[in-house]
Amino acid sequence: MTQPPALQASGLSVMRQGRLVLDSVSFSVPAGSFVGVLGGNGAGKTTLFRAILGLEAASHGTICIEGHPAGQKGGHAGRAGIGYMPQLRRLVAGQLSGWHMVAAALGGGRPGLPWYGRAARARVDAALDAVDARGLAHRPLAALSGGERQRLLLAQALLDDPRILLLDEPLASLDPARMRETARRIYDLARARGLTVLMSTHDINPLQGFMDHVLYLAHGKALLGPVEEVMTTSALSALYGAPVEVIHAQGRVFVVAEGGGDTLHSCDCAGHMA
Ligand SMILES: Nc1ncnc2c1ncn2[C@@H]1O[C@H](COP(=O)(O)OP(=O)(O)OP(=O)(O)O)[C@@H](O)[C@H]1O
Repeated sequence: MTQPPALQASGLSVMRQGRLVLDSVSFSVPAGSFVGVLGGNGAGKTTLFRAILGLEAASHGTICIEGHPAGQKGGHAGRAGIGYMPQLRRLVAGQLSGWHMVAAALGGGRPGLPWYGRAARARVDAALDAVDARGLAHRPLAALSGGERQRLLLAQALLDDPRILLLDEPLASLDPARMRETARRIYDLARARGLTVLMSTHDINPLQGFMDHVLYLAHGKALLGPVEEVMTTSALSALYGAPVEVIHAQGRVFVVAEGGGDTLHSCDCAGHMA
């Protein structure tokens, strides 16, 4: 029996505050693949993840997760089997310990439980071990670096033994060496566990060699395919609906308006966007 796609969007449209962020987007993510999700600020990467999780309602179209329709807004059906790592900037860092922050996500998010049983504690410890973060367990979040907090968010995403990981900019605020190290850690974990990974990023370079596919979002549209097919002048010009140029220089990739105008999307290690 052939395995259904891990994720499948068909004619998916999502509005936010009256703006059509995703406009009849269709793509299919094969199970077990590692997908870099690219696009400029506001392109809809987070919105897509939230729609997959059932946190944003589709105005049209459907999302199927492992062959089953995803849940509706506010429901939990869409979350089964999915681990979500939100953007670091959404994390409120206080005196809560790393261990308790990870534990807060047990069973889909019930913060404030005063006591955890042995099985629950073992799950938290295993998730921390998976990202080599046991040493951070008893330190307050406020005393951790951005990269350390990101490891805890990744541990949280792994807590329920997901088959699909949605990682929203897990490389943000890391230095180039840490970006590559983190990308490799996630890749190794995914391969060892047979996970499907969608990782949004503004910098494609740390993912080079790990990605099976790129999912590029622009102007409400999406294009999914192998890196060498998507990151081309012709493919991205068609996606943007305007002439853009993909420039490869010293192993870095830039997407610029044709004629050397504004950088639309810079994928170099400096990670600057315009
Ligand atoms: N909480 C919100 N309420 C209403 N609109 C929002 C909200 N968050 C984002 N949007 C809008 O939805 C659009 C897509 O935003 P989204 O965060 O999905 O993009 P993104 O590709 O993840 O961007 P970035 O790379 O800057 O994180 C933007 O126009 C944004 O202003």
